[in-house]
Amino acid sequence: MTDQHISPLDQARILSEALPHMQEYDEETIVIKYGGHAMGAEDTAKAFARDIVLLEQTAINPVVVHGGGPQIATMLKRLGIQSEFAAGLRITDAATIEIVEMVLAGSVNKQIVGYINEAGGKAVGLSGKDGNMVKASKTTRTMIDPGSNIEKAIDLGFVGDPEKVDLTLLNQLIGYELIPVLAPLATSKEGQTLNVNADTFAGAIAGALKAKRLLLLTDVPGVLDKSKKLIPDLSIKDARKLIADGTISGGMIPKVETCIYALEQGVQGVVIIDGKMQHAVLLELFTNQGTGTLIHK
Ligand SMILES: Nc1ncnc2c1ncn2[C@@H]1O[C@H](COP(=O)(O)OP(=O)(O)O)[C@@H](O)[C@H]1O
Ligand SMILES: CC(=O)N[C@@H](CCC(=O)OP(=O)(O)O)C(=O)O
Repeated sequence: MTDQHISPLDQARILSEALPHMQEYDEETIVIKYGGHAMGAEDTAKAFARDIVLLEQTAINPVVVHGGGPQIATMLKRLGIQSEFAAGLRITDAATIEIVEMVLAGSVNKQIVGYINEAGGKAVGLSGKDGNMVKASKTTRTMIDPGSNIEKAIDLGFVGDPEKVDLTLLNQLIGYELIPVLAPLATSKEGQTLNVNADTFAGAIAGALKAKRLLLLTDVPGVLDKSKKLIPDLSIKDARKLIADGTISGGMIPKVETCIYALEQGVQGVVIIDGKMQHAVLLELFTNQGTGTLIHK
């Protein structure tokens, strides 16, 4: 429905109904992870940016963490660089990390910053490398080799797991009512640039900030069951079962693991929602209508 179809009185009612929600989040920090798949359409991306500015305007402190998996894939393909995933993570060699950084901290980051600023906000685009914000260690994963059935280590290259978050820079930005827009890159102890899964990065930031809420925006309505029906709420225990039995797979695994991590770090409300739906953020925060999957203890 567009504004033309809502009477001025209904518009006023809608605003009034948002008041208790605005009060609940007053001066609170909310981390919003904007997935690469959700950023597709320009009008939805601009609506997303407008929602972020509205949050800032209502005395909420939004922190945006973005992905960009599909955008990295497009650039790698254009350059003729092959890319593979293992355990849901991109195997990142020396040539790939250069492109990952160029796409995430460059084009994707600046596009989101541009849209937020166009909507009247003051966004600042950074990666986890800035201000030594996120230090990571090289990710180690093992996999069962289907041929031999033996567990073996996978070398993911320049891929990292966040180890330490320094909030100095973020707290400064938030204090000045600037909107941080973060690309999921980190630095290793040795000074290497590491590619971090954007969900994992968002969880680390939300946990360190003790954010009130973490919203993960993706391209599906939330966590789906075996018959592709939305699961509106999911306990940590049941989420683990769904990962173990394969109902939750691929890119949904780091998302759900991030939700579990964030809850354990004290983030109060963690949801996976459809970022392709216009104003998904406002619906989630300012109405009683939860749309995606709420993960809880
Ligand atoms: N149980 C599940 N419910 C919903 N999506 C799932 C599930 N298992 C796997 N997926 C996949 O996870 C994808 C979301 O992860 P990903 O592609 O990494 O998104 P993003 O770019 O938003 O991080 C969905 O598009 C879907 O293909
Ligand atoms: C290690 C790893 O896999 N990093 C991701 C970072 C981007 C990301 O996570 O983007 P989405 O949220 O859009 O999936 C990658 O290279 O694709």
